[in-house]
Amino acid sequence: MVYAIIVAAGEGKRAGFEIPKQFVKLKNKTILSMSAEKFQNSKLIDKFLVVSHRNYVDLTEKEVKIFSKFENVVIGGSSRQESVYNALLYLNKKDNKPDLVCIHDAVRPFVDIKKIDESIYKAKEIGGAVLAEMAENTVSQVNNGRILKTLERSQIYLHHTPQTFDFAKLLKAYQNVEKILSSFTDDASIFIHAGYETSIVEDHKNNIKLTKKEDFELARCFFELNP
Ligand SMILES: Nc1ccn([C@@H]2O[C@H](COP(=O)(O)OP(=O)(O)OP(=O)(O)O)[C@@H](O)[C@H]2O)c(=O)n1
Ligand SMILES: C[C@](O)(CO)[C@H](O)COP(=O)(O)O
Repeated sequence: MVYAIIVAAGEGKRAGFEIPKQFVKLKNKTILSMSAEKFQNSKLIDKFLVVSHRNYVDLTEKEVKIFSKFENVVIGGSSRQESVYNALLYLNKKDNKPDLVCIHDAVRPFVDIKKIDESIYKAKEIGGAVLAEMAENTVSQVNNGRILKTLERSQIYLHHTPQTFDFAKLLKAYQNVEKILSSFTDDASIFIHAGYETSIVEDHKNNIKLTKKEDFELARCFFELNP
């Protein structure tokens, strides 16, 4: 059984809209419902959870309840990783626990369903799989605005989501670091910290994370091309 966890409990401070960015609409659809639709339409996903900020549970539910694979809303935590952990704890209470979990940022609505499926196949084989974009610019390590060194670009990948993992291993990896979850910036780094193997699945550049207001200009262009 494969569960998706769509994390949508953020407040969108950097984007600065009046509502959290996952509820902003591109034409007639919210970003959250665009993301949820991708998981609904992947044949490899059995069910999905949506993690919501406690102040937006009703709105979250309203956006996703039309999807037959939607199971429940889980209340989020104060960081992305705490939100994911709450969903893992919810799943761990079930009699029928998932084999794999596929974790996705609600604010990446342009994910390709074929890539979701590729990450599931890869995680079945290896244990963990992360969609990632190969670096195409030169990349440096910097301190106080000064470049310390230029990194070997061929070894650099930028992590996207979904990130798919063996459920039991990911839960253990999260439990190992439950007091310092907010010091990690994604699920793969927690899984790797626990010593588990994780593979890259090369992703398209357009699976952008809508982080700041200007990203929504790009999103409107992508949406015109591929509604
Ligand atoms: N406590 C949190 C924080 C973030 N997220 C989710 O994690 C994803 C990536 O987070 P980010 O882009 O940082 O979203 P926000 O936290 O909303 O943005 P900001 O940091 O600007 O407030 C988003 O889908 C967001 O809703 C979450 O579920 N719980
Ligand atoms: C999980 C993530 O999208 C992978 O790139 C990213 O680390 C989330 O970062 P944010 O600062 O919570 O948006």
